[in-house]
Amino acid sequence: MSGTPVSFDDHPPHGHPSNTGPSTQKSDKPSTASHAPDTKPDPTTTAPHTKLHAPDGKTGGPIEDAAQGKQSTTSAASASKLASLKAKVKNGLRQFQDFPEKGILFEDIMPLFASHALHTALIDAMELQIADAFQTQPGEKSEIDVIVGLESRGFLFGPALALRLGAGFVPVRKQGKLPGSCETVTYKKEYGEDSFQMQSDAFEKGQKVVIIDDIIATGGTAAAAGSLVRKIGGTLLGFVFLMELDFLKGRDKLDAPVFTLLSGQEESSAEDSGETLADKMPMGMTRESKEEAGRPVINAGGSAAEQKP
Ligand SMILES: O=P(O)(O)OC[C@H]1O[C@H](OP(=O)(O)OP(=O)(O)O)[C@H](O)[C@@H]1O
Ligand SMILES: Nc1ncnc2[nH]cnc12
Repeated sequence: MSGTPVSFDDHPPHGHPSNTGPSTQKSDKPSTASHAPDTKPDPTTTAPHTKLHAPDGKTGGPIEDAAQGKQSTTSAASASKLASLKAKVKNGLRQFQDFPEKGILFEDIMPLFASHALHTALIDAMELQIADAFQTQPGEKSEIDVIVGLESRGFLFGPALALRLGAGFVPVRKQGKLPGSCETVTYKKEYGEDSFQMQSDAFEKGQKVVIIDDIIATGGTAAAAGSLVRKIGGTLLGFVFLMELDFLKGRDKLDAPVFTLLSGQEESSAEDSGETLADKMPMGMTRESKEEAGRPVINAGGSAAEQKP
């Protein structure tokens, strides 16, 4: 298997002309399979905010505060910090064409862990994202009991996040790796098929669970993890991803709120030319390489919220 790296300089998400800014995004309800947003939500600002209204009528968090024109200095500061962390994280990603198979633009997150600064930025960003999504307080124990991380890349940041949140960490593993009684689900993903398992006693019934992973593509992997959590009796609060490949619409397969830090690989205006997905270039060609090759391309777009002019 091979892949051609796309250099940072060529990284398509930055300033890609077909990206849309956050002001074009609107969503005020959870974006789940059963409650799809009226318009495409801004995944970088996370569409669903399920707990905006505190029962005592007090302000329910940064988004609600902002909506009421009462954004506190603290929430404004954390929103701005989150935006700058996302930009940093996005700059740490790189892409490989045709890996692990032809037609796939592979998003490589490993550089985020090779650098202490990027690793810290990633965990800080995920913590702030979760704080915004689930109304937790950074640095304080949250109501989240368990972070469930998906093999393999979900293991890279799940435990660190669980420590920050005062939660436990439970792995979902590929079949045959966990001892004892397990629940099993088979699923399809962007490339290939797999089976996932979770230990039947991984957590207690009713415990509040957030599933985390690096990427949601077709959503098959995350949906399988969701059904495992439910089989074991967990209360699934939602899913958190580092990156969403929007055009694959994976979130439509999920039946709990979905939050993502970055989005990528949006389709280009090739739709306008009447081409089908199969007619297009393999996912992952940048607009620059498309121009070089004179062929159509799928835009590897980045975070809309962080689009540069
Ligand atoms: O939304 P989907 O189409 O299901 O794809 C997303 C999944 O694919 C990747 O994992 P992979 O199975 O490649 O395993 P790895 O993390 O062990 O590399 C990624 O880490 C997600 O878990
Ligand atoms: N395009 C992609 N890049 C990295 N991981 C993935 N998992 C599924 N699709 C992926």
